[in-house]
Amino acid sequence: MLFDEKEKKLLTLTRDDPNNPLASYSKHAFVLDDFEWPSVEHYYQAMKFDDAEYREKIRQAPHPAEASKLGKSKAHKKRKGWHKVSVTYMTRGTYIKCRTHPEAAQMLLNSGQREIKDVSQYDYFWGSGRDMRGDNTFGKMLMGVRNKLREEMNKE
Ligand SMILES: Nc1nc(O)c(N)c(N[C@@H]2O[C@H](COP(=O)(O)O)[C@@H](O)[C@H]2O)n1
Repeated sequence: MLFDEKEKKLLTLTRDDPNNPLASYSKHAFVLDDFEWPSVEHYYQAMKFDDAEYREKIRQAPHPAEASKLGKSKAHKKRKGWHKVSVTYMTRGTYIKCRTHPEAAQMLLNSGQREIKDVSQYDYFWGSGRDMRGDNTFGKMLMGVRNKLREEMNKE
C-alpha cells in the first residue's frame, strides 16, 4: 500500500498534545460530576483519588501536564480498583467534552471510519509505543466515542 493510501485510513495523535482538540490535554472545559474541569486530563487525574481536597488541587492545576504530574503522586492513595475503571473515566470526560464543544465532536465525526492511533512512543497502554504494537487504548476510546456520537446524530 502506498504511504498516502495508508495516511488516508489512519488518524494519528498523541493524548498529550494541547493543540489537538481530541487530545485529553486540550483545554476544552466542561462540567461533570458537579465541577467544571479545564480539560479531560484534569478530570481523569482527579478521579484517581477519593480525597476531595487533593481532587480539588488537581482540578485547579494550571496546565494538564501539571494535573498529570499530580495524578502520579505516591503520597496520595489511589481509589480502590482504579485500573478497572480508568478507561471509563477517560471515556466519560471525552464524551462530555464533545457534547460541550461541538467543534471537537465534529472533528471526531469528520474522521469518518478511519482508524485512530495514539502514537505516543513511550506509552504502551494509552498509545501504540515505539513499535506500534501497544494497546492504543486512547485511540480505541476515541473510536468508541465517535460511534456513540454518530448514533446520537442519526437519531436526532
Ligand atoms: N496498564 C494500565 N492500565 C491503566 O488503567 C492505566 N491507566 C495505565 N496507565 C499507564 O501508566 C501511565 C500513567 O498512568 P495515567 O495515564 O496517569 O493513568 C500511562 O502513561 C500508562 O502507560 N496502565
